[in-house]
Amino acid sequence: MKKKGGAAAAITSDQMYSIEENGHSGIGMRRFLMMENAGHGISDFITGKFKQQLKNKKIVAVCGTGNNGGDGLVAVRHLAGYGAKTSVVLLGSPSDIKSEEAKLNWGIVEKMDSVEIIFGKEVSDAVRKKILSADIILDGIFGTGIKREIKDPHASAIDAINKSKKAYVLAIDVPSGLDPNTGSVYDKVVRADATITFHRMKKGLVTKGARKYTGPVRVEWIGIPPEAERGVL
Ligand SMILES: NC(=O)C1=CN([C@@H]2O[C@H](COP(=O)(O)OP(=O)(O)OC[C@H]3O[C@@H](n4cnc5c(N)ncnc54)[C@H](O)[C@@H]3O)[C@@H](O)[C@H]2O)[C@@H](O)CC1
Ligand SMILES: [K+]
Repeated sequence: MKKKGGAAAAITSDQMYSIEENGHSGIGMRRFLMMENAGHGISDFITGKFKQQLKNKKIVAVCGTGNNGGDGLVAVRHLAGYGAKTSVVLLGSPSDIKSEEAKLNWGIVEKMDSVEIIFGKEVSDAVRKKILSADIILDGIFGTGIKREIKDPHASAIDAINKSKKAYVLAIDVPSGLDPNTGSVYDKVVRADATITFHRMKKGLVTKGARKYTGPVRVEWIGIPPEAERGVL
């Protein structure tokens, strides 16, 4: 059952983290299961939108080292199964990847020769070219964990994504750089063709002016039991 997270049901990132913690620690709906469902939701949207043409599409997931990037790793794993040419650009080194669930998914993807992997602490010309030649870009740089101003390599990656003329850009959870609670822009933000946000709409995605960055926003239920919202919403 998909819950439509309309504006009224929009929540803050703190509320999301509490719901996530309740689900993970209280009910046993572990974060890596949430990440799997999130990534599958991204993949499902892309396959639904591109159907047969997916075969020769070049899909590039631009991933941060947090769980937003982790979602991108899951999505690429699913999409590799549809015959798309899939690549991951990790902004940082694998050892920077923070959470267990993101490390788990990195470990899987790096064993897949059907997924090209590029990583580094700066956006090289090769990475810029990879992003600019993509047909589909998954923005997994930052989600609700965005803080402070944005420096390199993240800043250059966002610039490259925004420079791409031909790619369809799908933002994972939140367009990278947009504040999930206020909808304000730190200093740069990914302009996405659409956004898939997880579990419930986030307040920042439905503020005035956010639409030019989010595109149409879809709420993807990722299997967190509604009971995890008790005491939070
Ligand atoms: N909350 C949940 O239930 C779930 C969260 N998931 C994903 O997890 C995301 C949140 O993940 P994280 O909390 O790891 O954070 P993010 O992945 O949003 O951010 C990545 C990391 O970037 C760093 N960062 C923040 N601002 C920065 C800046 N200006 N310059 C450089 N680095 C910066 C932070 O340390 C953060 O750990 C969500 O947006 C969503 O995509 C999903 O896995 C689904 C489940
Ligand atoms: K994102």
